[in-house]
Amino acid sequence: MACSGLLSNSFIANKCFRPRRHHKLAVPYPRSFSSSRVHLAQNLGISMSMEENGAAKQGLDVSRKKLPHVLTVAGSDSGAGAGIQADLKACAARGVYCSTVITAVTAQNTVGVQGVNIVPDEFVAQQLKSVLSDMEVDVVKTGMLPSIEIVRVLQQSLKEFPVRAVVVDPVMVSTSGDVLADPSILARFREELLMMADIVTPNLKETSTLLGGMRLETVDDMRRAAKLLHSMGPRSVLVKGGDLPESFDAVDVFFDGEEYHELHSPRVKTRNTHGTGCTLASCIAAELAKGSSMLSAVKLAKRYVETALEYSKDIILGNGAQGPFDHFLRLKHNTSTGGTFSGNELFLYAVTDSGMNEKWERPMEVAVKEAIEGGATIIQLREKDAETRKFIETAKACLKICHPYKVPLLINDRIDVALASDADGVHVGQSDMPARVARILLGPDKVIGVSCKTVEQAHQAWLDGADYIGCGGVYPTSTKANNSTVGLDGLKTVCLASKLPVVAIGGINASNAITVLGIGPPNLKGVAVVSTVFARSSVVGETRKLHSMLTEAVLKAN
Ligand SMILES: Nc1ncnc2c1ncn2[C@@H]1O[C@H](COP(=O)(O)OP(=O)(O)OP(=O)(O)O)[C@@H](O)[C@H]1O
Ligand SMILES: Cc1ncc(CO)c(N)n1
Ligand SMILES: [Mg+2]
Repeated sequence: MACSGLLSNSFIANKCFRPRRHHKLAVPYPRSFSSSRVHLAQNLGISMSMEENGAAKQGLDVSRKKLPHVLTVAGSDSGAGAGIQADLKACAARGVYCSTVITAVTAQNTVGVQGVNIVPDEFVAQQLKSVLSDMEVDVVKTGMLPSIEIVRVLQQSLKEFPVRAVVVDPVMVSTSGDVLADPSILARFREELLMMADIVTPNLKETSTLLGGMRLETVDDMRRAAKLLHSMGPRSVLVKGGDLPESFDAVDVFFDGEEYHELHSPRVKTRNTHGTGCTLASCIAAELAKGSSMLSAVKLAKRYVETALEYSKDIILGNGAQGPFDHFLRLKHNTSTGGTFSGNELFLYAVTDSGMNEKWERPMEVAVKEAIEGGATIIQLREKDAETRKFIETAKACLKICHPYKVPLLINDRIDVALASDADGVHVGQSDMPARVARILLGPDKVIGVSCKTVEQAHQAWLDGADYIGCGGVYPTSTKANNSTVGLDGLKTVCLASKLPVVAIGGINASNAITVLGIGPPNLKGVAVVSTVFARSSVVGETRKLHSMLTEAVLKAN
């Protein structure tokens, strides 16, 4: 059976892993046993974990969902870019549980490896037994295996406790050139470890070492090498081309004994590639643990590494040649509010209107820049009729303008556009996506605002995890048809009841803004305007006028 595509059903997926030559039992097992299955399981000779056995005996509900589980057997990197630390981060990012058997502790940073302390092999054996005997490991991934004894111990453990797949990253020499495995280990790798591997993932240097010094300079060389390595026993081979010259794409060659696949991705120009190999192998293991076929797992892992490198290409950590990258795809946007929205940002809230921009033949980016230069403290893109693709591009361009000024940019209504452009948040109305759902989709760090007219709506917004509410219309307005007004009294009532900061909206202009802000409640943080700043030719002039009036009024009041 051809195994391709992401298989969500673990039973089907298990069929992709034919029983290992040396495995005692590789029956595709159900992910959870119900108590009535205890007998069946025992008759089949499937050993249940101690935990399941214990729970079954006590009549507890043992039909809990099992987490996909990768065990990494690798070395610790004190700089946390590679090794065990990269494996933990990669698995966490991919939603898979990762346990760790530590084979060595390295003193390492972005400059290189300053020291290696090998864990005694008996203690590696003890760690392996602790995890494998108890915790239902799906896939074992190996990294730094610094001694022959440790390889032997691992082999024995896997015979005793078979797993569904073994991913071998044959770590030997770090990119900085430091030796991470005793050279004598090579023979053992060749004779034993490759035989156990469902996939082996050497980089160019490791490929050359495993093949007795073969020169690897082109993708064709990599294809030949993949075939030679395959003949040494692993089910599949991935020769990684991260270390090819800069003129090449980042090309990896996959070979499963039948077919070659050249996996290309653009080479990200960055120094932050320390730990790409460990991450790639862990991500492959994680996808296999979830039930993916081998080729799908490899493709997904490569795309994940590429995305993480792209996100982290500019970060600076350490003084050495090879920095670590961010597995959680966050560091690039270190100017975003990052969950620290205080409400003070609402002071002069500018909501865009493409009709008004068209009238003055003003690109959205220009309108946003002018509003910010005039003193706007937050921007909302409100594009009711824009095509999705155009909207995303506009949002990205506006974010580039907003972030140097530390002005957040929110998207009206369109959660998808906010996600695609990585905007700072969204503003939703009462008939848009519920804030509770938006929060789940956007995660904890994004800003969510909700339009509210009543005390009940304001309370619900707070319950739903919103960051602020917009209350109005305070006065009638031409930018929102059929919008009932709440007036100053309604605004005051909602402010007094709201646990969230409030921005007033609807018909606010230079002549009434002070009155609105003057109604008093401390959580009324500002005014939102559309026409007042965007309807005339000079956005910067109109915004500046309003900003100075508001500032003066606030200074007077204090
Ligand atoms: N600059 C880059 N841009 C895009 N992908 C890259 C880049 N460098 C490496 N990769 C990819 O990262 C993965 C790991 O390959 P690499 O050859 O760097 O492994 P490695 O040398 O074992 O890494 P390390 O030892 O630092 O953990 C491969 O899929 C490779 O194509
Ligand atoms: C501990 C450890 N494992 C693997 C690598 C390979 O990147 C490294 N540099 N350090
Ligand atoms: Mg490596």
